[in-house]
Amino acid sequence: MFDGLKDKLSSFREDVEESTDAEEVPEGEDAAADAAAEPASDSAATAAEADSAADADGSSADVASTEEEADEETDGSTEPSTFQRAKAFATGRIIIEEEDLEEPLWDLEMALLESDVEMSVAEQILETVRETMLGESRKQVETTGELVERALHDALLDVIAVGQFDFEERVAEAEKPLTIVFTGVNGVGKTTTIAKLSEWLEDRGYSSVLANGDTYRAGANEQIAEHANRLDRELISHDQGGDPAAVIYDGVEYARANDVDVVLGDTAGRLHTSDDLMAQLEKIDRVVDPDMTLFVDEAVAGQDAVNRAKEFNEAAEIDGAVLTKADADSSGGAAISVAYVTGKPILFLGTGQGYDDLTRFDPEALVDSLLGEE
Ligand SMILES: Nc1nc2c(ncn2[C@@H]2O[C@H](COP(=O)(O)OP(=O)(O)OP(=O)(O)O)[C@@H](O)[C@H]2O)c(=O)[nH]1
Repeated sequence: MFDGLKDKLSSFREDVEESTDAEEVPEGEDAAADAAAEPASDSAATAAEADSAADADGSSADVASTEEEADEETDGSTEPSTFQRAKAFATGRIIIEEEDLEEPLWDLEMALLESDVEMSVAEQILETVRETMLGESRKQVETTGELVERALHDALLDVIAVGQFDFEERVAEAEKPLTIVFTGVNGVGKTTTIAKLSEWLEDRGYSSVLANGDTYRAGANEQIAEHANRLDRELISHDQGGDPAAVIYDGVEYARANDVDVVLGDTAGRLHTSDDLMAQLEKIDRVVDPDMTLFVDEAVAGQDAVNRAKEFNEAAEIDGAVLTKADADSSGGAAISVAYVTGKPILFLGTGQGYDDLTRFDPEALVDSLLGEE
């Protein structure tokens, strides 16, 4: 899952390490000498010498005072001071400057866009990485590798975790029955997702009833009935051409009468531009007032899925998204972009065709896996 993106992030880390390698100098006399030889002002070179001399004889008073001076020197500036650069040389640490990052960041931007990460999301990621790396380099506390890793981790998490909430807690706390309606375009895996979620809920002690609001497509009743039979769930359906809002309403009534915890309402696949079908969604909203509307799309659709999520959210406000077929997606662009672009969280990933192939979307775990921290 998302292997292509993982490789690209790894290349970025290597690029930054390479572009800063040239400045890395091991701790010791040579480093101090290099520092002194830096084309810097005399006072900065002297400060570096004083500092490394102080380190050698264990005296710390001078160091403290020269560091204070240096801090004063750099107040308000984003560039490392000459003193800091000299000190970094003397201690074997490194300073990352804007120009070190220019090329790797450009490559990272291209890699993100190639991976179908939405433009505004890619820009946000770059900005956080840039800010983290230039800001932190002034503190000189980490190796480049650690710094890049942390910058990428924070940048990715910032965009991926937008709007996250604990779905299981929401289900636990909701007044029952909880009604969830699923929407999205044709064939992306809505019905399969409903069946998987019914199983996911069952595994956690919640009963569910399926309601087929897809009264539009021939064969829709048969398809969902097959899942209901296999899972031994009740299915509420009307004839083709019936009113979807009425079917889901009946589902809610059934759940109330039979103490069922969750109503899972399917709807016909539609484009956000299909006026009559979008009007049906509005009617479902009016008649049933669902607790959640989840947008389902396929991770493999990349940028198209991101655009559709945005359009659906604008046309009929969604509460969250499910990305199916993540098992077949190497790019990861949709998984990274959907939450940032809609302001609504991705709640689940579909990871195969089996009923158990539904995974809670965990931003932190995803970032760890993208950065190979697992
Ligand atoms: N590999 C993989 N296949 C999936 C996943 N989710 C669904 N599918 C497959 O995608 C195909 C379409 O799924 P459906 O559930 O029929 O899609 P739908 O959105 O309900 O389709 P319509 O009712 O036509 O709008 C089926 O063959 C599913 O088995 C997934 O997470 N991974």
